[in-house]
Amino acid sequence: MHLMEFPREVVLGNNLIPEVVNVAKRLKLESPVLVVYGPKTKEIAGKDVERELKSAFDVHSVTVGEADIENAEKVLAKIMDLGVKWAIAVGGGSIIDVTKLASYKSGIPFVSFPTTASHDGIASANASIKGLGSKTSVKARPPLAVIADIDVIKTAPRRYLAAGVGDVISNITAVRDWRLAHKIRGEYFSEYAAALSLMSAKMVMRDAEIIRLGEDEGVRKVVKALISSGVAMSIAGSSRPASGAEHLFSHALDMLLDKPALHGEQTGIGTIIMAYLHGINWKRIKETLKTVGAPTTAYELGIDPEIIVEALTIAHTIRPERYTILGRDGLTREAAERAAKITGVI
Ligand SMILES: NC(=O)C1=CN([C@@H]2O[C@H](COP(=O)(O)OP(=O)(O)OC[C@H]3O[C@@H](n4cnc5c(N)ncnc54)[C@H](OP(=O)(O)O)[C@@H]3O)[C@@H](O)[C@H]2O)C=CC1
Ligand SMILES: O=C(CO)COP(=O)(O)O
Ligand SMILES: [Zn+2]
Repeated sequence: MHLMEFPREVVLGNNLIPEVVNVAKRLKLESPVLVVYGPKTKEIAGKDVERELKSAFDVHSVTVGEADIENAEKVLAKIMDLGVKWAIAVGGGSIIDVTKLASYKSGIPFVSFPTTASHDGIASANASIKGLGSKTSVKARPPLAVIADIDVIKTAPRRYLAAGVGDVISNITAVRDWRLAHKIRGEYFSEYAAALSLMSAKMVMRDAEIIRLGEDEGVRKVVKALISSGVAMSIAGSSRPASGAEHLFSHALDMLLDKPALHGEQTGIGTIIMAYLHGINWKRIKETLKTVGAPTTAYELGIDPEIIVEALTIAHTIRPERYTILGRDGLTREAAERAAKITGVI
């Protein structure tokens, strides 16, 4: 059986904090609700969402950090101890993933209230959670509703929007890798999920000049692409259409560094290199990233070129079951260095 689940409501617009109660009422959600945020997103929108909800619900809140098992357990404990009926995640990808996993484990619905357009986990059914060592993609359920407030998302520094483009553009190499795994290993492949995923990437490439302005229109375009990409993952039943070798490279950087760059910034650079390895037009990908102001070099990423090369050589070990252009054996040091140099990343 292949079960596909999607959000029931996606609300995109301006000044949506006052709309949260209406969405919850339409969905027949009951008290008490748990508001989950991070230390920064609490100030950015979390406290306002909490205040708004208090007019109609009993409200609890919890502050969490990175997307790891400990934080998911912390939220889960709150849900169970307080008899919480639904949760709302106000934050970036980490807060949304932690809430997604905890609400799935406790069997309650959750609402996604993104504060950035930096990742395509906004509407997806899977959560990327750090366990021992590297990140794993855990099956969960998609949000019951997504409330994407452009005014809140626009408070994020410009690099977050550019990172969103980096996360969506990676669908190009992710789908190539998926096709390869289908041909070589007989892995399940969904034409529909692949087509939707690629369409999201192509749209942001086409609209790069609008996105670079960072105005409402561009933010809306990125948010829609991120949501479509998340829906593609739900159709596929895994993150396959949006996560290939470029993501393995990003996960490798996360493992090697105490302070990595943004997820989408790293996957964007990974896409340039993996597109080169696939023999496709990596220059166009690089140009798009440059246009929107995303980093395209190790220097701009703030990461030592040595670490870039090391991440490229270990990327294939991160999720060995996910076959990609890196093959079973991965890149040699020389091949990694060559690919990074030819593409101008180092
Ligand atoms: N499940 C899925 O399908 C997917 C999951 N991901 C995951 O998402 C994560 C990346 O998400 P990303 O959003 O890039 O990073 P994070 O959620 O880790 O957020 C990075 C930082 O940005 C802060 N922040 C959030 N919103 C704003 C804002 N409006 N203004 C200023 N700062 C803000 C956060 O604050 P605070 O400290 O308060 O949280 C945090 O300090 C990764 O863990 C990645 O694996 C990515 C793609 C798909
Ligand atoms: O980041 C993702 C898609 O953009 C999720 O992918 P992962 O399965 O690699 O965590
Ligand atoms: Zn991603």
